[in-house]
Amino acid sequence: MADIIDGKAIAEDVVAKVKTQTATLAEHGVTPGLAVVIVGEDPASQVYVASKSRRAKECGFHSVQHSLPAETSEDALVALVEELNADPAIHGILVQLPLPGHIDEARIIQTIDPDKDVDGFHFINVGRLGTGALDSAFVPCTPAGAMLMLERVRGRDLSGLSAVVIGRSNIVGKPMANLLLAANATVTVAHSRTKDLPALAATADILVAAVGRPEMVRGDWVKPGATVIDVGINRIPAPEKGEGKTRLVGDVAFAEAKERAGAITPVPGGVGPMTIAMLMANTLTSAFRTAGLEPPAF
Ligand SMILES: NC(=O)C1=CN([C@@H]2O[C@H](COP(=O)(O)OP(=O)(O)OC[C@H]3O[C@@H](n4cnc5c(N)ncnc54)[C@H](OP(=O)(O)O)[C@@H]3O)[C@@H](O)[C@H]2O)C=CC1
Ligand SMILES: Nc1nc(=O)c2c([nH]1)NC[C@@H]1CN(c3ccc(C(=O)N[C@@H](CCC(=O)O)C(=O)O)cc3)C=[N+]21
Repeated sequence: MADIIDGKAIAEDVVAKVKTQTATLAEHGVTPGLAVVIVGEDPASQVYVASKSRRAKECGFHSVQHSLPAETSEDALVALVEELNADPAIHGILVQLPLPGHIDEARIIQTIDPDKDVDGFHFINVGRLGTGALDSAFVPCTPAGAMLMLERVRGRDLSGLSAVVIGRSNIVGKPMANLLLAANATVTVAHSRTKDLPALAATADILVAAVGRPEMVRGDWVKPGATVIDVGINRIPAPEKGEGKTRLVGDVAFAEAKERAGAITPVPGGVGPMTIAMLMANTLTSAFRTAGLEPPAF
């Protein structure tokens, strides 16, 4: 039976460190500032954004939230981002994705000052990560959090281990693959065109699922003893809880996979809370850099 990697507990450790370091920064007269921008009324996005703002306040940050109507024009959103770029009280800018269809996401992301891009989605930060310039990059929060969870089980050096990442998005799959490679794992990236995925997955010492398909990864896809990182967040109907009720599941069939894995992350309480904790860590890092101070390692 697998060890369960407790994302909530590790996230609390990260946040505790952020709080301590925020106090250190205060001695230099600096308060980390995070701006979260949300366009439209998607209920799931509202929940995530609210918990980001709550965490930021808990860390002692200056926290501002801009909630804009779904009809907001692309130019108006660009103007807001430029205003936040110029605001010295703001060290981190997060524009919640996805954006409404009439707004070009790429244009918005490339408008964010790379030095305030705490999501790590700007070309500059993607390039830094891709070339191994990890000291200056902002690393996307979800894969960064997943790596900290992996570290608890496998350490920082993954030499000799094979990793399979299912999913190749710019937000999760690709940066995850780059981080695993930087940690010396031998990495394969799978996606919707991959042939015989179950057999490929079963070769992995480290299996990362970032697909968005509820419980797609079955128990017999898991190599005995493997470390399984489930990034998926899927809300599915739960009639057993009552009519119209839902529950969250990952991309991995947890009950089956935990019988074979050596260690596994749960959903909820796994990668999700780590994502928010790493957003705080990245914002703190940005404030340290702006102040000309060496940021702490996480
Ligand atoms: N825990 C957290 O903090 C976060 C969780 N998530 C969750 O992670 C999951 C992935 O998110 P994201 O990367 O944004 O999703 P995307 O939809 O952008 O990417 C999904 C990837 O999965 C691949 N895929 C789809 N179907 C299959 C299949 N049948 N077999 C193999 N690969 C497949 C796609 O392949 P192709 O490229 O060929 O289309 C694509 O590369 C979602 O559940 C999302 O909610 C996301 C962000 C943060
Ligand atoms: N610019 C941008 N950056 C993001 O990082 C970003 C984004 N857009 N858009 C959406 C995705 C998704 N995401 C999550 C964050 C926390 C949880 C989380 O805390 N989940 C809890 C459960 C929350 C619940 O109950 O719904 C858990 O897994 O335990 C989940 C998902 C960040 N994303």
